[in-house]
Amino acid sequence: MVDERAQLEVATLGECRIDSPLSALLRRQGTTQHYVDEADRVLLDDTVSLLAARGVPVAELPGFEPGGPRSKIYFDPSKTRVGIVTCGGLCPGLNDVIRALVLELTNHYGVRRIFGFRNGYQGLTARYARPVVDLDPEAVSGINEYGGTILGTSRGNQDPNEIVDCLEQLSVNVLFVIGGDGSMRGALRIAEVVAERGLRIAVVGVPKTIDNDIPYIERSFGFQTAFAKATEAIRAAHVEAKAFPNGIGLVQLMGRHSGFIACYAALANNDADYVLIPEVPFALDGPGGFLEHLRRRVVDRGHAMVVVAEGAGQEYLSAKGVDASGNVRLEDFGRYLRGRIAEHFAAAGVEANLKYIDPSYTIRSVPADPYDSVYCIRLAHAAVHAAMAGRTEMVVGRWRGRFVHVPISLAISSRNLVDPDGDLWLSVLEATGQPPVFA
Ligand SMILES: Nc1ncnc2c1ncn2[C@@H]1O[C@H](COP(=O)(O)OP(=O)(O)OP(=O)(O)O)[C@@H](O)[C@H]1O
Ligand SMILES: O=P(O)(O)OC[C@H]1O[C@](O)(CO)[C@@H](O)[C@@H]1O
Repeated sequence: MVDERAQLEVATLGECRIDSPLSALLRRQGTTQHYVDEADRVLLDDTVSLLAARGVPVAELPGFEPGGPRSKIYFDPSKTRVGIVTCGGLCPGLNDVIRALVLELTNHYGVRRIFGFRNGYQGLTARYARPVVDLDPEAVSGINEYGGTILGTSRGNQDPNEIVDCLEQLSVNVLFVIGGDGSMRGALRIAEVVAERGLRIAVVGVPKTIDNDIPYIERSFGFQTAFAKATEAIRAAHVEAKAFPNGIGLVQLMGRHSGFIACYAALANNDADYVLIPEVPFALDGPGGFLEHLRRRVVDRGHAMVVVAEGAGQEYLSAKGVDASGNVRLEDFGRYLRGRIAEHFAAAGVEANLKYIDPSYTIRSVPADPYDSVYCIRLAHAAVHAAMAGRTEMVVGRWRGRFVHVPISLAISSRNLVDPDGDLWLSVLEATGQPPVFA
């Protein structure tokens, strides 16, 4: 539980005095009930809910500010200039978010100037000549049908001072950053420079990652589409494994630090006999090790299906490099395991027909599925409402079934991991039948 109340307070640029243009729309629909009650909080855990039930005033309990439209807003839409940037790796739904931001800003708030910055934070720096595209409903028509991002993306660090220079020169009032944890760290640096310069620019994040590793958002957009796509690789590897004597299907899926894609894709097919993820250490060698267990299973049952997250078993790998953002680039465990399985079976004199599939980028470059599309649109709406109400240094999330405002510092303070003692991993153990520990 987060107990530091200050950590939960979302920064606001100033008092909201302007009537929201949404008021007219809601009045026409005969309701103003959709406005968010500012006193409401989305509580953080059950202990807190219990306290609330016992009469402790909700406003005094730690909880997130709810997302949604405010009756009064901070920015005058007719004078507001907005920028949108997508950063980091691709994720299904990026174009859905861009389109929904543009439509909400234009159709419901009446914002007339929206810039799309090209190629991630590069597009806000002078070195890359700041290529900017104008976005309006026509420009974003139909983009949600396609994977990728119409704005382009990039990795690699950029100077936040240069970025804020760019925002100032274009008189941008609101910057939407659609990206992962690195992008949100960048957004925080931008917001800090904005504050140091005494500027009134809202910086609002829409967190994205297929890895589902950002805390306080329940599930990140694109995750569902990505693991659904990954099931195709598992299905193919399983068919291959069953068709050959001592067939072994080995599928490596993305997930540098978190094994959610591997767990969900494996559960969806329900054909995996083993799932290896970064959060659960395992021994490869020795009588209780994975390789020995796999060989016995293949000999007993004729085939086996293994799903491995790329970040699993890093302790077995020696060569580690550093990518353009300064992150440690992990070696793919699947490729290593492929070699080790072949060696192990050969040494034991047992035939093995190993079929290795790494669907890699194919799972994240696809368009969002309808469920993710809906989620993207709703996240984008929440982000627009937050920004127009002057909220800053925050990301939109979904917590306990509600859209909430999460301070960026909190969203990057930890990583969502599969809990080895939790019910997701228990489901994986039940479905695969693999031992809880390879030791
Ligand atoms: N620690 C940091 N401080 C400031 N800016 C950062 C930091 N890390 C990354 N960035 C900025 O954010 C951009 C995207 O970061 P990164 O490449 O790590 O992807 P990401 O947003 O984490 O997405 P993914 O989940 O796909 O890795 C980088 O190009 C860089 O400009
Ligand atoms: O090859 P890239 O673009 O660095 O991206 C790879 C990484 O991006 C992710 O898809 C998302 O962070 C990881 O699962 C993966 O390791």
